[in-house]
Amino acid sequence: MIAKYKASEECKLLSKMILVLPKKATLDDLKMYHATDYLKVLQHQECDDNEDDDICSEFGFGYDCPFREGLFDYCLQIAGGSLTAADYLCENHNSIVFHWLGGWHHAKRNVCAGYCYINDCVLAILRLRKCFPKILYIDLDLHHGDGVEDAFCATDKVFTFSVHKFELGFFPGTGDIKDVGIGKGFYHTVNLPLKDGVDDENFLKVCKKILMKIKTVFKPDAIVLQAGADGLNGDPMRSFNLTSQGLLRCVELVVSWDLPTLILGGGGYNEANVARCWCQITASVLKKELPEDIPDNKFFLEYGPDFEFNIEKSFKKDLNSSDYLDSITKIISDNLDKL
Ligand SMILES: CN(c1ccc(C(=O)NO)cc1)S(=O)(=O)c1ccc(-c2ccccn2)s1
Ligand SMILES: [Zn+2]
Repeated sequence: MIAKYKASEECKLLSKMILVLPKKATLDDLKMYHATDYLKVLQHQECDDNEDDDICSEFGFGYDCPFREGLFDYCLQIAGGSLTAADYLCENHNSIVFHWLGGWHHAKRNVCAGYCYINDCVLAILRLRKCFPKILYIDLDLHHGDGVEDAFCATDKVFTFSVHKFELGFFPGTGDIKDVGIGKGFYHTVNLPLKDGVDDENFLKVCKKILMKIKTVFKPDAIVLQAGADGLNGDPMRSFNLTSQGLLRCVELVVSWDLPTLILGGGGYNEANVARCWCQITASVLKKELPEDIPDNKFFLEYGPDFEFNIEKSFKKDLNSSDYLDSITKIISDNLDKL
């Protein structure tokens, strides 16, 4: 986990990156959000009644969340990284902190899903809430950030924004524009459902307009941004048509707000492209120029055949018509007017 902080006001532009060694989370840290019975199964990797697989599947273990050796320890490390990042922000408000291994946005309080066994995004937000009154969660992953939305849909202290692919049969199946929160959290959830093929220009157009309005009406004190990169062109999910610029420009908008910000990773299955994208985001936040070509490194051959930082967009059709984008933007904007 790395942090960037501006040493002080007078040298506002001076930014420095430091490496903060993450502290492993404890079981009690996980119990801040997750159910005890669920954590018991996760830790011991067996359900009470072994003959009855239903109990295991009830907690979500199986297809996309199998038991595996060292799983619980791995979960403690992931949660620990995001919690350490949140603690750092509480102590150093004038910072942007990265935890690229975090961003497990699908896990629910007592169910694992979509490769997510614990929800480090929720744990980090709960920790940040101890020192910031209002938190804005922004989810740029291809998939709906359902686990985070579920956790905070009934509160007006945490605003969740998720832009994602929304199509019949596409995981997790939630994230309809009509889902706006409940009770005190009404209109504190925004879902921006997109179709296949969205490119940087359209992605940025809708995200910027909506994010700027959310900032104006909600006035967050801190930000948690999940920068899942499975919407990039070349990802095996073969859905969106983004390059790093699409995600990068969104991050740059958020960073320009000069609020305490925690940036997490998330999905992304073309490893070389994910590394390209997250490296470019890190460099941008640090105002560091990157070379055009990938520098020599242990995994250099993974970056072929171009061995360049840039990710090209494809010629796939953007199924998001201007009319569609205008209509969803208006619906969301009108909802935000009611806040
Ligand atoms: C378990 N699933 C998830 C869930 C969440 C994610 C994710 O990245 N969430 O942010 C990815 C896959 S899933 O059932 O939709 C899939 C498993 C494997 C998938 C796949 C694999 C290769 C190419 C296209 N899709 S989708
Ligand atoms: Zn994803």
